[in-house]
Amino acid sequence: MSDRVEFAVMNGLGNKILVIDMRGRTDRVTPAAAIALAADPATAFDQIMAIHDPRVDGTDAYIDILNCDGSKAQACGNGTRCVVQALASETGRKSFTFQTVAGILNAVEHPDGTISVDMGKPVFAWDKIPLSEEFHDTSRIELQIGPIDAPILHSPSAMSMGNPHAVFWVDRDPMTYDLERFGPLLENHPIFPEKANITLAQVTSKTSMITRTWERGAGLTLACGSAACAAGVSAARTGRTERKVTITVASSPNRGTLTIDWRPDDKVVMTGPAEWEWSGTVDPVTGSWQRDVSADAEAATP
Ligand SMILES: N[C@@H](CCC[C@H](N)C(=O)O)C(=O)O
Repeated sequence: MSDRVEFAVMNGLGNKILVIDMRGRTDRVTPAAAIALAADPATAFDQIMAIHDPRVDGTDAYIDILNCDGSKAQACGNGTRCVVQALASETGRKSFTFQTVAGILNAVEHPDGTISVDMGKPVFAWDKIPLSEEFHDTSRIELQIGPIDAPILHSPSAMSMGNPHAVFWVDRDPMTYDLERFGPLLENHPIFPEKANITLAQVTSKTSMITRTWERGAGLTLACGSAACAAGVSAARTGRTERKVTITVASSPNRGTLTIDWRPDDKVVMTGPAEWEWSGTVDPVTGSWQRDVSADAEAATP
């Protein structure tokens, strides 16, 4: 088995994604390779999306997702859009079905280049999110940061979008909160036995909101697609918005947007862009990599 595979450096609204092509191989991208790639400024990433051969009929690929600390993630919305764009440009096809540890995802690339991913159904049961103690109503759980009588953040909505999320409702621009300080405390709070992605959401109308996320296993990122899904669903669930919302991702370049549609069939469809930056080859065991300059030249050719 060759020690090198192709990979692409991509992003979804600034969420840094490495798409690694593991098709035709039986091994996996190792946590050690992920940590080495994350430590190198040229390849620093938030998530790796490793494309493997399909494991079940009717799917195009199995996708393995790793955070930059080497841990596994069950879902990655921005990364899934990057995988769709990579496979669409390779094959000319527009629609794909993927298997992940969280289930089967359908995705389609639209004529304008944006990509919609069916992220599956939200899960609200406390033991499935999971939370470490029973909450009958997970749309508002007891959890706060700051002084007991004047908390800075409190009563988040908790849910799983395949991965665990807590959404704190804020009344100012999420960029004005010290998420770098609160994020690690909340991600690792004992109420979340598998940790959680922590999002601040400011609802700006019945169809819009602004979010910012501290990601489990990755820290402050420029965007998080599954968190946008969790914020959209939680806002509708608590009567703050309608079921289809435009989410401005506060820390993404130029404050990019995602559309989140919690459909009547309970599926959550996320639509937004993906962007290729450069390609190369990588050793999935060690993380040693090389840039493919011919791909740069090809991309620069009008
Ligand atoms: N950036 C992703 C979410 C990544 C997974 C997360 N850090 C986790 O461990 O659950 C997205 O766009 O959804």
